[in-house]
Amino acid sequence: MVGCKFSRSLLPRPRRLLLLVNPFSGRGQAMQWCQTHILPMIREANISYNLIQTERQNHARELIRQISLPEWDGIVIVSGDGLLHEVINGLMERPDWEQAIKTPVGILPCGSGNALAGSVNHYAGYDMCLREPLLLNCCFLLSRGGVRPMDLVSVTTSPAPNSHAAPRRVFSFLSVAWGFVSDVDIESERYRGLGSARFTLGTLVRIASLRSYKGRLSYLPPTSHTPQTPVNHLLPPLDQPLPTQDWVTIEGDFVLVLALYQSHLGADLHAAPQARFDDGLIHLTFVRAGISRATLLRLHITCRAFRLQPLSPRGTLTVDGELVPYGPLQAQVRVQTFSIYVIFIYLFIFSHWMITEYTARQVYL
Ligand SMILES: Nc1ncnc2c1ncn2[C@@H]1O[C@H](COP(=O)(O)OP(=O)(O)OP(=O)(O)O)[C@@H](O)[C@H]1O
Repeated sequence: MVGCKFSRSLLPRPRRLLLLVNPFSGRGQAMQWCQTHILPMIREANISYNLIQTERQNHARELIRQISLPEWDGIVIVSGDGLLHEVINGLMERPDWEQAIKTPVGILPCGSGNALAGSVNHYAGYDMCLREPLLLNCCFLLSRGGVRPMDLVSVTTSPAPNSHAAPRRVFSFLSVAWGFVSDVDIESERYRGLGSARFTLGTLVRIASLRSYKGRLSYLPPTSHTPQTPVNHLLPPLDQPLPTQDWVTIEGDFVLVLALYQSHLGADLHAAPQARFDDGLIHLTFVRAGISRATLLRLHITCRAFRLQPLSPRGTLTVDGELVPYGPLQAQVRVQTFSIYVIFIYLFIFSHWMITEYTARQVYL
């Protein structure tokens, strides 16, 4: 009997996951898919979990700011990219953020865009897929395990209009968009019932009446010899001029500016094939409006930081697909190789734990 207790205490405890479910993400199927696909697979993998349904915007963010993180081996978002954006920012707003951001985080795609899930699916070697096949691949990866470090990008946005607040900083894992991409993202909200097809319809509508915006885009190419020093060292405050050395500035009419740090902008949109989770780069695509629509000029470059100054009075700007105040914005990648400023999240966990536990049980039996 004593021997039995002693042996059990040596066994690793089952993994504990906090599942955060947005019941309204995508076509509103997240809870249904939990019952039919996700929970059976998690139970089968002998993982214990607590499931919380988010009740409103920023619910997850507030929760993550307060919870005791050591109780959890990982936080899994059962939703789209917007809820992951909340969770990452909740982790970074904690006083213990340096430790907190090391908490493994996973995503089980139930949203409409599912960009990060698309990137994970791609780098796991699976063919591009959507909806339940994508969810099943991600469930399988979650159960099988493996974690990867990932860069975050620190974005400074303008304060809300008529507010005297200071510029706001948010952390981004996916994208900053201005013009065509953010217009489609926000305007297609009204077709949410269509799932990912909402972006196709939104794109067709926007192409039919293509807009361009005046603006100034400055970026710091990765080849510049910048010193590796602390946070946001590449950028002066938003209201101060950029250094002239090393920076490249373009001014004119833009159809779109898209900064992406994952390979996918949606599960079926392989927009930056060269991007890797921890390449320390922002993949910047911009399309300039030419004399006619036939002369649109698309450029793709990589950089470590950029500043965008919209000069047209109205427009939409998004960070990870979420609307932010329209106005000057700047961003810089925070690379996981910085020693004290190591910023990374882990995607998908536990294979070695499950193997260890299984082996230990077999030995015990
Ligand atoms: N219970 C809720 N009610 C309303 N909004 C919520 C709720 N829970 C989370 N949200 C907010 O809903 C927004 C969209 O969520 P999410 O990104 O997860 O789904 P999605 O937009 O369908 O997917 P994707 O981002 O992949 O297109 C997020 O800004 C999130 O903060």
